[in-house]
Amino acid sequence: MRSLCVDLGQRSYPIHTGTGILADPSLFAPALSKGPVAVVTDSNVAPLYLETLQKTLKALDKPSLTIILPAGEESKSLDNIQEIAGRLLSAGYGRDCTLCALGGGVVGDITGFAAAVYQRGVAYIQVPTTLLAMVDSSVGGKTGVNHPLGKNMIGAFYQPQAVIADTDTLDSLPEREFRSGLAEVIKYGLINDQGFFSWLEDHMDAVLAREPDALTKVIRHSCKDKADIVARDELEGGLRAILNLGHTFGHAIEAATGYGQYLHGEAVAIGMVMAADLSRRLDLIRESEQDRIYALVKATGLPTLAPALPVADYLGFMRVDKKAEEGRVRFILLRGIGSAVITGDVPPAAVTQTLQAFMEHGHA
Ligand SMILES: NC(=O)c1ccc[n+]([C@@H]2O[C@H](COP(=O)([O-])OP(=O)(O)OC[C@H]3O[C@@H](n4cnc5c(N)ncnc54)[C@H](O)[C@@H]3O)[C@@H](O)[C@H]2O)c1
Ligand SMILES: O=C(O)C(=O)C[C@@H](O)[C@H](O)[C@H](O)COP(=O)(O)O
Ligand SMILES: [Zn+2]
Repeated sequence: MRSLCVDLGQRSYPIHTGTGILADPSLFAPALSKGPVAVVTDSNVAPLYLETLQKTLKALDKPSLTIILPAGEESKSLDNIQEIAGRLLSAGYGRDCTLCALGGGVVGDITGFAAAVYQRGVAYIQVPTTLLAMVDSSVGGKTGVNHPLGKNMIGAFYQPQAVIADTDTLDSLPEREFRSGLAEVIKYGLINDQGFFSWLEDHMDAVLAREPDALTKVIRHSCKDKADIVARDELEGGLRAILNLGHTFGHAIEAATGYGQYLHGEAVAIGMVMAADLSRRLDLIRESEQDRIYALVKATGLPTLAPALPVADYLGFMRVDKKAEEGRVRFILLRGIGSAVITGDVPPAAVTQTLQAFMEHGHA
């Protein structure tokens, strides 16, 4: 087991990663408030890992209420916040309760937001069970739900008490979900970690084979990269926005296709190769760098073609992106592998050219 800290002053918390740690009460104990616990999970994860977590909580004298949401992105809705609050109220849960998010990013995001707003804020713990949740969504306190008009449009920055990532849970993760998580891993290499990007180029076969050492390196390295950025800019005043590489296009793809057709990581993968294309069109990166980015995303088995939709649909969703300022969409672009830049100065014609290219043939 290894622990690292997300350094946020009074809101600091540990990220524990290791095998078998879901059954370790000593990791949960310091993160629990005085009152009862509610575990929020989904219909796929509950039959696999709920019993283990319940036993761990019972060992701490914390028998728990369980809230099981239908699996999938569609569950990240305001209706389910109402549902969770209703269940907590019916059970008489007060401000001293702790919510436990057992599952992927969907469960983590919605549970975190429920914790942020239930009785104006209760404690919560992230127990990620997907690669994507272990390397990204469980860390950093971005919580929220989707709206038909835009992804993650209702939410809050609200940090957990701890992240407890038992890597054994990845044994049951379907291949497509595993690869989806790797999109966010590649993102860290691209935005500020050239060495990690090169390591991924050299070790992608071992990662895809889920070799324990490679997997452990991927998870711990990604968590460290994310924790460092979050510690420097918790509320996304500036720097943190680089974690959004590929998301301006990616979120538009998810929303325009009704959430669920593309996994989040798949949409981000397409968005990242599009951001690389846009960066090359603006002479920020060389063609050889764009080729390397495309090759790594391809080697990971992630999609690289955007769904064929009217350009106006894409632009409509991109306009509501949360990074927009004074009505201008801001993009995260690359100045090289390992270096990201946030810019609101992108000529609309270049954006349209990238959109058209990736709907028609992808990377040239
Ligand atoms: N808050 C953030 O900073 C942040 C960062 C990245 C992504 N996200 C959000 O995270 C969500 C995507 O998360 P995700 O990719 O984990 O999706 P997910 O939560 O939908 O989980 C993927 C699928 O895998 C199943 N599953 C989970 N763990 C499993 C396991 N161990 N074994 C078998 N099946 C398992 C789930 O039931 C689901 O069907 C998106 O909504 C995205 O917007 C948030
Ligand atoms: O933690 C962050 O900051 C991120 O941007 C991480 C992203 O991978 C994640 O998808 C996040 O939910 C996107 O946030 P949003 O503010 O663009 O909705
Ligand atoms: Zn993301």
